[in-house]
Amino acid sequence: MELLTVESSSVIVGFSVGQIGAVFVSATTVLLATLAALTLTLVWLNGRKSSSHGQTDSVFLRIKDKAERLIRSHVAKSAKTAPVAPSSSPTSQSGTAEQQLKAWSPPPGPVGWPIIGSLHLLGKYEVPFEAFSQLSKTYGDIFSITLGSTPCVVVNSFKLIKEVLITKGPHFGGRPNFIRYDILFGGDRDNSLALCDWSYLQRDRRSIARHWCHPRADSMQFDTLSRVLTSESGLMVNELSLKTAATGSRGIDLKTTMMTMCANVFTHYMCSSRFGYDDKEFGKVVRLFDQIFWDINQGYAVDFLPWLMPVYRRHMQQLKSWGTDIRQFIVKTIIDEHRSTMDVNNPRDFTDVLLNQLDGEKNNEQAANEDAQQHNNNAQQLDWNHVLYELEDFLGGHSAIGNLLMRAVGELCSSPHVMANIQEEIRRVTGDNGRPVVLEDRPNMPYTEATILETLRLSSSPIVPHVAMQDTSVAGYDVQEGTMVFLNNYELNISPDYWGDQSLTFDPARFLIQGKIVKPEYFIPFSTGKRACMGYRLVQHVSFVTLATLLQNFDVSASEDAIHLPKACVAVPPDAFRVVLTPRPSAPTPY
Ligand code: HEM
Repeated sequence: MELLTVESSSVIVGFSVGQIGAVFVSATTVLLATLAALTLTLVWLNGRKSSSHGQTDSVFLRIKDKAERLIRSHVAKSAKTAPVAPSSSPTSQSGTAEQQLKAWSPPPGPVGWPIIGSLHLLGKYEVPFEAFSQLSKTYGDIFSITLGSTPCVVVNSFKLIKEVLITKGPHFGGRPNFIRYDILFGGDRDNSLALCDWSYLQRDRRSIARHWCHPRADSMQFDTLSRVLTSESGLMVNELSLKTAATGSRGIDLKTTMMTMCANVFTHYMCSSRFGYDDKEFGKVVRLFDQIFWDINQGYAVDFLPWLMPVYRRHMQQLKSWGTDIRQFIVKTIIDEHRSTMDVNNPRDFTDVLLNQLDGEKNNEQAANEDAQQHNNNAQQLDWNHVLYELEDFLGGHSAIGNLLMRAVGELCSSPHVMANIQEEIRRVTGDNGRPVVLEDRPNMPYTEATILETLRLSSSPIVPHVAMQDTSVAGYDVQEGTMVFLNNYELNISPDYWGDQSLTFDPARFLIQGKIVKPEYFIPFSTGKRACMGYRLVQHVSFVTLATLLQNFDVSASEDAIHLPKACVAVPPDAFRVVLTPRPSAPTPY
C-alpha cells in the first residue's frame, strides 16, 4: 500500500507494492512538498491555457521528468538503506525460506515516487504498453507498479494472462474506479457493461444479450444480420459513389461514411430503425459515439491523480453532455417508439427483448444455466437505467468496428498487394461482374478474414484493465484486493517471441495455413474468460461484409493526408485521414 504522510517537518515516503517498508526522510521534506506544489500549480496553469488534454499530460510528464532527476539523486542516496525487492524471476527462487517469502510478497517492481508513483516511467513512451514491455525486461513477466497512489500489477506473458483471466477470473472481475468512467455513464460506471465491476446483475445483462451478440449460423438473428448487412453495405456504396464523384482525386472523408454505415447496421439490427446519411441529428450522435470511443481509448493523468480534476473540469463536462445527448436521442427515436408498439409475446428485436426485461419478463434460458439455483437466488430485476445503458453500450459497439475498418484501410493504403489479394478472392467467390458480397461468403474468403485478424493484431487493443476483487495471487505473488491489473496484450501481439522477426509487418498470410485460418492460442484480441468481449462475432461479421464490399467496388489509396495509426489502440482520431476511392469497372450492381 502507498504510504504518504506529512508530519510537521518530516515526510514518510511510501514505496510501491513491490517494496517492503519505508524510508524516513526528513531532509527532503521541503523539496518534495515544493515539487508537489509546483507541479500542481504548473499543471493547473497549463490546463487553463491549453484546450488539449494530451498537451496538458505531456507538459505534466515533462515537469515530472525534471522532478525525477532531483528526486533520483535523493533516492540513490537512500537506496543503501532501502530494502531489497524480491527476485524478478518467479522461478529463480528456491528453498523453503525463499518460497515462503515469495508466498507473502507482492511482485517486484520499480520504486514509485510520492504522489505520482511511477507515472513518469510511462510518459517516456508513445503508449504505456511499451513501457510495460520494457519494464518486464528488468522485473520479469509480472511486476508491480504504483500509478498515482493506485497499486497495479502488470502481467506480460500468455501463461500469466491466462491465470488472471481464466484460472482466477472470478478474483479479477473488477474494473478501474476512474472518475471519467462514472462521468461517462450517468454518474455510475456500474451502468456500463464494460466498465462495471463483476456482479450477478452483470451476468444477467450478458446473458440477455447473448443471442444478439453471437448470432449462430442457422438463427433468426443471423438471417436478420445478413439481410441488414446486404442492404446497408449497398447504401454505403451509393453514398461513397456520390462523395467520390464530388471530390475527385482530393480524397474523401471515408470515416464519417463508414461510421454511419456501421451505426445503421447496429440500429437496424438491434432496433429495427435506420437513419439517412443526410440525417443531421443521427450524424451528430454517430460523431459523439466516436468521440467517446476515442476518449475511452486514451489514458489521462487524472485517472490516477484525481486531485488534477479541476484541470479537466471542462473536458469532463463535455463527456457528460456527450453521453446525455446520445441517451436522449436513443430514448426519443428508438425506445419511445418501441414502447408504444411492442407486443410482449412477440419481441421484434433486441430492443424489445430488453424492454421485456424491464416489464418483468423472465428469460427462460437463464433457468437452464448449470448454476440456476444460485443464479436465481441472486438474480436482479433490470431497471430503466440498466435497459437504457445496455442498449447504449451495444449500439456504441459500432464505433469499435468503424475504427477497426479505418485502421484496415490505413494499412491497405501502404500494402496494395494485400488489397489485390482480397479483390482476387472476391472475384473468385462472386464471379466477374458478379453479385455483391454477402455474409454467407465469409467462410469462403479466408484471406479477407485474415486481413481483419491482422488489423486486430497490429492495433493490439489493450484489454481493459481488471481489478482484484479479493486478496489473491498470481504466479505465487501476493495481489491485494483493489489492485489494478494490466494485461499486456500489446506484448502478446507484436513480440517477435510470438510472431517471429517480421512481427511488425502487416501480413495477413501469417493467419493462413494451406488456405485455412489458423489463430494461435495466444492471439486474444477480444480477451478470454468471464469478461471477454461480447461483440466479437459482430465485429467479425460486420467488418467482413463492409471491407469486402468496399474493396469490391473501389480501389483505395492514400490521399495527401499522412496516415498515422496510433499504437496499441483500435481507435483512430475522430477527424481521421482522407483517402482516395477509385471506382472499379468490375463492381457489381448492388442488390
Ligand atoms: C474492434 C472491435 C473490438 C475489440 C478489439 C474489442 C475488444 C474487447 C476487449 C479486449 C474487451 C475487454 C475484455 C476483458 O476485460 O477481459 C472487451 C469488452 C467488451 N466488449 Fe468488445 N471489442 C470490440 C468490439 C465490440 C463490440 C462491437 C461490442 C458490442 C456490440 C463489444 C462489446 C463489449 C462488451 C459489452 C465488453 C465488456 C464485457 C464485460 O466486461 O463483461 N465489443 N472488448
